[in-house]
Amino acid sequence: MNSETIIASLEQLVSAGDNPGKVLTDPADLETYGKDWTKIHTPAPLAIVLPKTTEQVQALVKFANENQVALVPSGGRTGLSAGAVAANGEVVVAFDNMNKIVDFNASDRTVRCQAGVVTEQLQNFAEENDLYYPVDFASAGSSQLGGNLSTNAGGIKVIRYGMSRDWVAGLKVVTGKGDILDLNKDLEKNNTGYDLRHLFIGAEGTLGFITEATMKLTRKPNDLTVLVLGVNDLTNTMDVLKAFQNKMDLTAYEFFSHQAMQHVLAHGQVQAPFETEAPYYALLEFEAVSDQVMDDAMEAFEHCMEEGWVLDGVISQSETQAQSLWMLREGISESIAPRTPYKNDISVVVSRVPGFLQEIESVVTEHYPDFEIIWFGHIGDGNLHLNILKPEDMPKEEFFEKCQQVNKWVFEIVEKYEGSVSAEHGVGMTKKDYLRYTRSEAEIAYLRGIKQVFDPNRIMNPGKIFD
Ligand SMILES: O=C(O)CC[C@@H](O)C(=O)O
Ligand SMILES: [Zn+2]
Repeated sequence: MNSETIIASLEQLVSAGDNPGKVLTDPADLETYGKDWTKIHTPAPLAIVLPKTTEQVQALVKFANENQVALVPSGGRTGLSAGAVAANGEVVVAFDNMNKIVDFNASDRTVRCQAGVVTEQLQNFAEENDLYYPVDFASAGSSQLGGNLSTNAGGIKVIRYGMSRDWVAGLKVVTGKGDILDLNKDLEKNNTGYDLRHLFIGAEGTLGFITEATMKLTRKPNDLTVLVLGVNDLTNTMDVLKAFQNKMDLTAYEFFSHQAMQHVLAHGQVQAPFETEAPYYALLEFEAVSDQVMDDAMEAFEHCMEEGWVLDGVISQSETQAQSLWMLREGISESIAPRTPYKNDISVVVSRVPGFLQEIESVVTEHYPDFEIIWFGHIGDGNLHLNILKPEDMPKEEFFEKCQQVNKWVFEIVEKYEGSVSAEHGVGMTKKDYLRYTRSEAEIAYLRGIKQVFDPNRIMNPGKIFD
């Protein structure tokens, strides 16, 4: 089938019924919808389809199977591993027009959403109903639920609330074979064999499309208070974490280097937290619901100062101040984006973070002597974001090539510490060559077997996670 016939067929498929979808083929649309936030691949999709219903998605999948057309799912396109990039003439299926909240059950505290609902839309809906959707990250204003679930997005509150997976009560999916499945039917308890819902979460669209999800909500946190501390040494951030966790529950524990903060400050929207310059900063958040909690926090702070781990600190006195302290951490990724960063999103279990950090740090200092290195991340759950910035005068290709050479050393340390080569950003195309550092050969063979069951003709997001 040639390109024109495929496009004409797609148009026909989504125009049927009283809720027609759309097909886009304009070069500007192909460019926009064919990529995510990664800058490595050149987008080259054949067409973009914006369906309106699960049935239209099913019709697309059946057509793709019959005609060997590759489909790439696309949400808010904020991914950082090229999981939603269409660089080989694929048809992109974008969920921007399936963005409705379709049901809310106040007694079950669940909300049923189409895949294109934006994270912030769900957070606001919860808030309007006096509830809380706790999965949060800097791209919440554009990322879509379908994409969050397909990458099992984490973010800044994992230490207290877990990952996206933990908030899914049920899923509606169209498998790569073209079947519509209603998975788990929103049940809290359902021990009836394999839980297929969890296979689709984190599958990066390689098994089929998530078209709807029922998400759980919880009670709103009270009196969230933010503390930013200047920390003496990278490994001291873990001593500080322990000191606070021995006394209280934290809703977040993040860290960033002075270098990282300088990039945010250069944007001019926020100020340094205090005058003392520290090599690293920790950001803690907790519910300051009583004087006792505040006293415990102050005691932990004093202990950290006495030990010499902490050099200075500031505590938020208002919600506005808490938000601007959060900006110091949440603004990092965006502020370094113009420097074409090479991204690492690595993790180990919390107890192994200090040794792991020391080894990674000495490797990157040795192998990237001329590159600017930016450390930050969700250190409270063992997840570090290590970004290497491209020198202005170095061509992109040469820079990525150099970073790939260093990966071997970085990922050997990840393997030694039994860590992950992608803690929360997914594998996509950028991390697939390194999958074996985290997953055994035997495990990868099972992954391939699962793919074969759900997508025997390999039309779903080919070339992502593995070839
Ligand atoms: O840009 C990055 O490397 C991390 C992005 C995101 O996961 C964050 O934690 O801000
Ligand atoms: Zn992150």
